[in-house]
Amino acid sequence: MNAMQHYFDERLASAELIHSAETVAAAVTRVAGEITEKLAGADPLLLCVMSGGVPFAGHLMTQLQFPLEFDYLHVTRYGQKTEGGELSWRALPATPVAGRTVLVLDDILDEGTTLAAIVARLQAMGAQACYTAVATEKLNGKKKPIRADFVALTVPDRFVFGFGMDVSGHFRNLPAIYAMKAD
Ligand SMILES: O=P(O)(O)OC[C@H]1O[C@H](OP(=O)(O)OP(=O)(O)O)[C@H](O)[C@@H]1O
Ligand SMILES: Nc1nc2[nH]cnc2c(=O)[nH]1
Repeated sequence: MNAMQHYFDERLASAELIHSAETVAAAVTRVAGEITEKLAGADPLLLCVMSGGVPFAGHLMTQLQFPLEFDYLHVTRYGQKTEGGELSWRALPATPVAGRTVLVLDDILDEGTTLAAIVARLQAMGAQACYTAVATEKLNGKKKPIRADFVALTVPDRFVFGFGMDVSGHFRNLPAIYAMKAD
């Protein structure tokens, strides 16, 4: 076993399972139903927030059986850290959003800074309606600048990872959601 595999296994072994892969998959399916009820017929533009939004967007969009378009945007404020900093915009959607119904897809709504800034930016770019869906919302008791329209699962006020969420760039590929025990 190489050093990276060892580090990965140790970290996972000492982590606490918050939501199993089955629970995550069922919650995504439930949210897909809610989104279908609201947005089927609106020909929405789905916007995946890179990089954490990828697993949620991928699993979700295959369960949306109505016309839609897909693109991405990239903004980050945590980098390799466990506490958020300044927002750094890396990419705006290449598909025009003016006049469109958009649905922003991200892995976690924590303090809400990122999602609020994204919605403000898309509205400034002329989006007609801007909906948000997150795989998780952190129950941190904080006053948040935004509420998501669709929330698959809640997570406790700890640093969580898996299903898009990283620890120093790793673990995004896990199908379940964990919290670090050292918290
Ligand atoms: O609600 P907030 O406190 O603003 O935090 C949520 C944001 O933090 C994470 O992004 P991150 O900056 O870690 O970038 P990443 O998606 O590349 O991991 C996550 O993907 C959300 O976009
Ligand atoms: N990986 C990860 N990214 C986050 N971004 C905001 N909160 C979190 C969190 O708890 N875990």
